[in-house]
Amino acid sequence: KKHTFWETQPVGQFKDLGDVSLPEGPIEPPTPLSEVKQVPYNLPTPYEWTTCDLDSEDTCTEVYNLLKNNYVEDDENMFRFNYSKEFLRWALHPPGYYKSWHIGVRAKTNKKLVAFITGVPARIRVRDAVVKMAEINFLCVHKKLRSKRLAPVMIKEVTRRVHLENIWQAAYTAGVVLPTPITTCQYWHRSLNPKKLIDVGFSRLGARMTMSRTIKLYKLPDSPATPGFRKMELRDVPAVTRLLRNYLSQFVVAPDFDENDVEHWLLPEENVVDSYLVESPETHDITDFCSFYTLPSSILGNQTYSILKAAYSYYNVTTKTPLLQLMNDALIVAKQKDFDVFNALDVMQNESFLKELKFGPGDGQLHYYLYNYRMRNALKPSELGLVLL
Ligand SMILES: CCCCCCCCCCCCCC(=O)CSCCNC(=O)CCNC(=O)[C@H](O)C(C)(C)COP(=O)(O)OP(=O)(O)OC[C@H]1O[C@@H](n2cnc3c(N)ncnc32)[C@H](O)[C@@H]1OP(=O)(O)O
Ligand SMILES: CCOC(=O)c1cnc2ccc(OC)cc2c1SCCC#N
Repeated sequence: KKHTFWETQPVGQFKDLGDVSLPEGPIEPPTPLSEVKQVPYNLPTPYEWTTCDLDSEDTCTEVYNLLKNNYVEDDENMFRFNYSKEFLRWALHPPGYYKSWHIGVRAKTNKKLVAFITGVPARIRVRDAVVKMAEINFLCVHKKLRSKRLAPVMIKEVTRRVHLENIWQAAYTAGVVLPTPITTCQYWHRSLNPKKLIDVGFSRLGARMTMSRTIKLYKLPDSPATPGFRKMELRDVPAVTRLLRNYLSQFVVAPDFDENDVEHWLLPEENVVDSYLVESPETHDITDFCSFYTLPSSILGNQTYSILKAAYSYYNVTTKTPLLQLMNDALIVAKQKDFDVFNALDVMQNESFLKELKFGPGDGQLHYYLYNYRMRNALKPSELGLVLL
């Protein structure tokens, strides 16, 4: 595959694979800010740049609708992600965010939003180096404007705006293979509403299995098993930050969360993110933590259902409760909240519970990438401590 755009970028190149002489770390040095292009890249004539203020209800609705109708679909076009407006505001307004990194493209004639790409600042540790990065996400070109090389221009423009803030690295994921993944992860799915998943055609009745037998197979208790299992509250931020920083230190790549980050990313927000912890009934210590985010999908071409309610495993830490038991409690509360499916990647220590908790492997893969940062060799998913939205 000729990657004519990506071969021009400071990313690991396929031709370099196996060249162990290349050092790990930044590929290109920072440019003096005076040398960063001060003006936006040129778009094709009919289009213009716009900065999307998600605090504006109208603009947030435009972004929501563009993504709802044109964002990522699975290979069988059964689902399309349907990020909610409150989720987009959460994902794009972390501590220290830049409005200028929420980039849209409008048609000059009718001012319709036809493309979008975003960045948010993050501190990412790679081995023992904490690197300021941009997390790039929500790259979307309207279906009618595909294959016109708009994506490279969008990527160069967000790169330029990130450079203007003196940040030279980025992290991103994609379902497609590009130069060059730092790791490749597998999605796993745990049915919570097996009847719906079979009705939409995602799951099939097992051989010699009836529907009632299948429902029974995935049945969960009505309430969590762990004593002291409760929702996270603001007062828990310091303890959860300590727990999480300690836990994430074991991974090669992981976010460097401080208390401000934990308050934003992990405090429960209805229909966006749920987080629970175990407070020891004896000592009142916070010993364990689990979280998942809410990302519905439109169900394409089904008469009965239009929305799939999916929970996505986020960050989970155990120091006392077995991870198997904690994650089963997460499944229990997700079922209580009427999710249809609980999804997880095989990152961190997730592999240790997936099969036993009746997750099935998905057919999609998720590739992780760093921009302008070379990894000497690819990581195993279990060495990755980073979940992007
Ligand atoms: C220091 C700061 C640095 C910040 C920037 C860091 C880098 C951030 C990178 C972005 C991270 C985003 C992460 C993220 O958002 C999460 S991945 C989700 C991406 N979005 C979707 O899949 C939505 C549906 N698809 C579309 O909207 C279009 O197909 C898109 C816009 C994807 C491509 O539009 P198109 O009309 O189909 O295609 P052309 O315009 O003709 O362009 C073709 C070129 O684009 C390359 N391409 C295709 N898909 C890509 C993808 N997902 N990442 C990167 N590159 C991708 C492709 O390889 C080719 O280049 P090549 O010829 O070299 O192979
Ligand atoms: C029932 C299991 O599949 C999904 O939950 C799902 C839902 N919506 C999607 C939209 C776009 C899409 O494009 C790759 C995939 C899905 C998937 S499978 C991969 C995500 C996970 N887990």
